[in-house]
Amino acid sequence: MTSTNSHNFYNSANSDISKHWPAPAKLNLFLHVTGQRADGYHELQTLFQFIDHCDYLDFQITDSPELILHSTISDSVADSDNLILKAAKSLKKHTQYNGGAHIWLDKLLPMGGGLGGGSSDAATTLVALNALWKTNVSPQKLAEIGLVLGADVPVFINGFSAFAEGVGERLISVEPAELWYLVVVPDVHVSTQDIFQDPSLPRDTPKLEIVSLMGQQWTNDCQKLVTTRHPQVANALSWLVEYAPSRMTGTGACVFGEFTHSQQALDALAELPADMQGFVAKGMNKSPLQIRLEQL
Ligand SMILES: C[C@](O)(CO)[C@H](O)COP(=O)(O)OP(=O)(O)OC[C@H]1O[C@@H](n2ccc(N)nc2=O)[C@H](O)[C@@H]1O
Ligand SMILES: Nc1ncnc2c1ncn2[C@@H]1O[C@H](COP(=O)(O)OP(=O)(O)OP(=O)(O)O)[C@@H](O)[C@H]1O
Repeated sequence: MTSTNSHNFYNSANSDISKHWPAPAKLNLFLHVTGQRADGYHELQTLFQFIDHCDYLDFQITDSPELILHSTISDSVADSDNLILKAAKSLKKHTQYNGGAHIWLDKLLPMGGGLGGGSSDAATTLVALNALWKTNVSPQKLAEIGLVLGADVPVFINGFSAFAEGVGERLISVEPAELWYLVVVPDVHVSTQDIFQDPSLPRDTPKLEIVSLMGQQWTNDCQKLVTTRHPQVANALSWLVEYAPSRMTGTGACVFGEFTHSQQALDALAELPADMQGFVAKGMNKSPLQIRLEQL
């Protein structure tokens, strides 16, 4: 899947309100682990930016109460675990809505890649069904409902690049440069839970003020551990740093290199070894989902 992102957000606008809702990926431009809460969850300081590489969801609302998912990932993710159905159920329960929906997922984002695809699918489901069902739940409440499903759901609902604290739910909008990224997708699934459970993960990065964080060199506290555990991630990073400043997103496996111009990123993509996969994407401080919502 070496791709130049042809199936992207810009060239696939759709005027039908129920169709083609984007669920974009995110990058963690930096990720610091600053502590651990009593419930085991880790306190983070992180900078989220969206990219124009997305899953897409279609919805058909129904008078009958069933929620039915048509998905290309049904073989690997059971319906009972799928965050899309969990999100739809949570919204239905919260609003006591009587009807249901058929939902189609076009899964383009790699899973377990640190791109937040599952959380983004959940966020898009909450936002889209709230609009289609006319249930009128506030974005703040949608983020609360979403946080139970995944730590990254609130930023996808918020829709703007953000500096985040807590487990990712305390958000301050920021506007980092909208660079071009070459994202390399190593052929390995990294479990977020396994990384956060590893005793050798550093958990004591000092908390800093946002101004210092935005001005310093950006790093990811999970990168050393993940590259040690997964040679595929180490290899991808060793290759990418020859072309651009590069690091890992989230708990991996994906790594990204930063480029000022799209052509530089595309030139590097053209050199990608045959055993690696990757795509070029643009940083977006307003998410494709937010743009879609504003077009309604
Ligand atoms: C690392 C990030 O990708 C940064 O954006 C996210 O915080 C991870 O978010 P996520 O994939 O939505 O993670 P969740 O599904 O909420 O959590 C998966 C597992 O990772 C651990 N976990 C997750 C987030 C966090 N701040 N501390 C944790 O310790 C928990 O054991 C949890 O059971
Ligand atoms: N709609 C969904 N899309 C992808 N994964 C899902 C979905 N629903 C549930 N999951 C489960 O969530 C796991 C993590 O998927 P995801 O792609 O969000 O990981 P990730 O990109 O590493 O996330 P993060 O960056 O938030 O850690 C998958 O392995 C899968 O079991």
